[in-house]
Amino acid sequence: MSFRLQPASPARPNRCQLFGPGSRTALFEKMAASAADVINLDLEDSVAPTDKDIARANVIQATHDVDWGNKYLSVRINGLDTPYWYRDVVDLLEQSSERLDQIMIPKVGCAADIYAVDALVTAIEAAKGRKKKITFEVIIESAAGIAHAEEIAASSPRLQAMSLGAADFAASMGMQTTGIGGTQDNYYMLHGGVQHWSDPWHWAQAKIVAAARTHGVLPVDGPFGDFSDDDGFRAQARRSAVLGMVGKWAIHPKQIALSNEVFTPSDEQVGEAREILAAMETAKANGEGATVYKGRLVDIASIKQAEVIVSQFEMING
Ligand SMILES: CC(=O)SCCNC(=O)CCNC(=O)[C@H](O)C(C)(C)COP(=O)(O)OP(=O)(O)OC[C@H]1O[C@@H](n2cnc3c(N)ncnc32)[C@H](O)[C@@H]1OP(=O)(O)O
Ligand SMILES: O=CC(=O)O
Ligand SMILES: [Mg+2]
Repeated sequence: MSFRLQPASPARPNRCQLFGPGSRTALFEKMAASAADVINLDLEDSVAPTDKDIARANVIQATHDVDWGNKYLSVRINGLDTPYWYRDVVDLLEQSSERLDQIMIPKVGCAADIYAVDALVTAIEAAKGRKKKITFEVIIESAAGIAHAEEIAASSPRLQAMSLGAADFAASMGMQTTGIGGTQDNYYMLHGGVQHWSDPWHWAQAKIVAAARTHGVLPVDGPFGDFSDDDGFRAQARRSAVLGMVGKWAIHPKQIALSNEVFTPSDEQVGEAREILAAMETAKANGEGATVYKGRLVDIASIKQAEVIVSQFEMING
């Protein structure tokens, strides 16, 4: 371990981020009543250009009117390559209630993008005397974004989460697919004449996890477009959880329970983690750094692995 210790990520549940267009106000109460940990009201790609102003006004109103309970409330602003983003930030910061927790910045390409939004947010917070400091989350969904993931993760103390946006990412990378996440038919190897499908999102996810964890930011898996495919969602989410991601987006309410299920450690996982901790306590008492648990090696690193699972479980269950 470097003498610079890895910072802890924010200790709040982020198993499922439920999205809904800011132009569909009829969804807001349903979103608030859902089991998602995070709500993402969208001003960006699910809102038509003609609806940008009304969506922004709807979302601001909803920070005042809707009871969001204990959900983390985030609004996705428009990208810095559009004429909408500055108005999104100014109006949100000047007019939203203190219930607003976070701004999501899409299509981030470099740390300077975050610097620009941070400067604007900081000035408005001071001018308006806002009590709660707004946090940021970003979407890595371009070639530049993935290339600069680490500097982006380090860009601002406001930054709490970093998601992979599979749709825009695929487009920016020139990937030959219209799928949003999931297995891609043509991404396979042949062995003995048999096709073995691989995961084209894996390397980007791993890069995001490393960048995010280095700087104490929550790594999150983004959308899975085919909301009729529960098993496909589960498979993608399980891989993300094993890689170190803490949650996944839901672009339809069907996906909320799936995401919560995958990103909540199971009783079996927690039970095993606690047994490993107990086995290591016994080992320590015997002056040993390593011991055998169910026929396999466990040592001091196993304590940290087990603690990840137990602390995830305890955070979720209070
Ligand atoms: C690539 C990206 O950028 S992804 C992020 C941006 N995209 C989004 O925000 C899209 C979010 N999702 C949606 O807009 C919608 O779910 C759609 C368009 C995919 C489907 O909408 P619908 O056709 O209304 O879905 P469907 O008829 O299956 O809805 C079933 C129920 O869930 C509700 N519902 C649908 N979407 C949502 C949602 N996002 N949040 C809460 N409730 C929802 C519907 O109102 C309906 O409720 P009801 O049973 O009380 O009538
Ligand atoms: O914004 C999300 C994406 O997949 O693109
Ligand atoms: Mg996108």
